[in-house]
Formats: sequence, structure tokens, C-alpha cells
Amino acid sequence: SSGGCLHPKVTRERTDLNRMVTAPKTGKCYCRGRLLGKGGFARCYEMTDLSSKRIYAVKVIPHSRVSKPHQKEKIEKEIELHKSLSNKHIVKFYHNFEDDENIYIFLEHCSHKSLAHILKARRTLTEPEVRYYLRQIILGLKYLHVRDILHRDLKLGNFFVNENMEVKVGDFGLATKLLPVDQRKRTICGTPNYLAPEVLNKQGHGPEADIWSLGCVMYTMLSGRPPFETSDLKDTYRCIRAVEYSMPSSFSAAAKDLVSSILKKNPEQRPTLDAIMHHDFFTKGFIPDALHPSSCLMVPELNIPTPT
Ligand SMILES: CC[C@@H]1C(=O)N(C)c2cncnc2N1C1CCCC1
Repeated sequence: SSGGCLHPKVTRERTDLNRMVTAPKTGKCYCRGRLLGKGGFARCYEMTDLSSKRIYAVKVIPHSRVSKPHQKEKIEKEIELHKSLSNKHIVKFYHNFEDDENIYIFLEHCSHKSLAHILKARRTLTEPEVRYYLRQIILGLKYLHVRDILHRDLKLGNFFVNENMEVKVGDFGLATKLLPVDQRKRTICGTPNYLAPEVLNKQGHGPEADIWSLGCVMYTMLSGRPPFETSDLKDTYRCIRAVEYSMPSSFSAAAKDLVSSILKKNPEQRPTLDAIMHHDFFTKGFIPDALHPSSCLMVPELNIPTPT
């Protein structure tokens, strides 16, 4: 059939059987659709529940890709952690099951992909847009931190944007429960984009390291490039340890002040999530209630109310 599971005009006989997946416990049938991309051990697809027609973003992990015990444990930890979360600004975890070939993780479908895709199309975002997106990311991160959960890989590619242009923090592959300072893992795991100096110095990852990443995300959305990007990884690490970066003159005074207050070498000097939300950058600037999907591709016309 022409690439679909059920060709509209034709009955089940034409169903493309190797696109069909049946959940063992519920017997629900799903049809695999478009490949969304790859993420870790998974090939990710759109999958449609044939009875409800609901579309999911599904991580499909072949058993063969997680044959070693520690790999399987990583997936099980991600599922167990993500399954326990429920918040407007966190990617919704629906369900998971296995069949003979794969492990399936059914997540909320986000039709506008991620902030990485939007920034790539736009190059930079305006300050009102950055306030709009960052506010939702901070609310999601606050939900995690009050539950002593660290994300540990905050980056534009992990902020997913749904049909209504709402932002959802996703990918809990590196997330973990906060441990007392002395019990923290000191090895750098995965490829966290925005590593904080203390993580590089193997002091372990606390909530302050997630805040550091937020500062890097804010800088990147406004300027179009990461604060500590160089052509050589070792040089990037030196810049991070020295907190050496240039502040674009295009940033507003409030944006400059907030970024520099977050990108502090000493984690204790960084602002809390509440302090960030109460910073002039947010309180003295216009925050749109909603963004039009066109802002994925072009600078939006925002009717910014002038203070009377
Ligand atoms: C399913 C994995 C991941 C994701 O976590 N969500 C929520 C998502 C939601 N909607 C679209 N894509 C999503 N992705 C993409 C797929 C390829 C790489 C990351």
C-alpha cells in the first residue's frame, strides 16, 4: 500500500502488516508512521492508535541494542523516572510495552519538534520569544527540582514544542535523583551540551548545574550560538572552567545581567529558579501569552502593549 497502514478506501486486507504493532497486555493495535529521527538506542516514529486515531511519538528500542545488562538498566531507569512525572511543561509519558523485537515508549507527540529545530530555522529568537519559551522550561525544571530530580542534559534539542506551541521538557535518559554531595557520581555521563565547571571538575552534578545549562540555553537562543563553543573540545573546557565568553552587544541590559548572573563559576552564587523568574528580564519585559506557529520560521509580529 502507498506507505500508509490502512489505505482509506481499502479494508484491512491491504493493511501493511509489518507496520502494525500490538500491545501484548491491552491488545491495542498501533500503526507505525513517519520516522521522526534517532535518539540514543532508539529509532523514533510517529505511531497511531488505530482505535482512537491518536498520534504518539514513540521510542522504538530493539532488544538487540540493549543486550548488555547496564544498557537495559538505563532504559528501565529512564522509563521508571519519566513514568512518575506529570506536569504541563514535562513531556507526557503515556505507556510502554515490549514485543519479541522491541521495547516501545509512547510519548506526547510534538508536531513542531524542538527548540533546536526552531532556532536553526530562525538563527536567533527575539527577547519576548525567549521569555515565552524560557518561562515554560523553568516551570518544568522547577517541577523536577522540587522532587529532587536533576535533568542533567538540558539543551535546545530536549525542549519539545507541541501543536499549540507549548514547550515540554523531555528526554530523561540522563536524569537522576539528587544525591547528597558526597554520594554524587563524578564521572561525566552522556554528552551533556552545556557542562558546568563543577561537573567538568568532577565535583558531581547538583541542581545548580541544571541552572548553568539554562544560562547557556538562554544565551544560545538570543545569540544563535552557544557561549562556550570553540573548534577544539579541550579549548571549550578551558573556556568553561575560566567562564570565558563574549556577551553580544545586541543583548538588552536585563538579558546581559541575567546571563552573567547565571554563568558563575561558583554554583552557590547562581540564582535559584524563583530568583530567575523574578529577574527584570522577565518582570520588566513583555511575555506573549501565546506564539503563532509562523514564529517557527519568521520573526513574529507581537502586539506589545506600551506601558501607559
Ligand atoms: C520520541 C523521541 C523524542 C521525544 O522525546 N519526544 C517527546 C518527541 C515528541 N515529538 C516529536 N519528536 C520527539 N522526539 C524526537 C524524535 C527524534 C529525536 C527526538
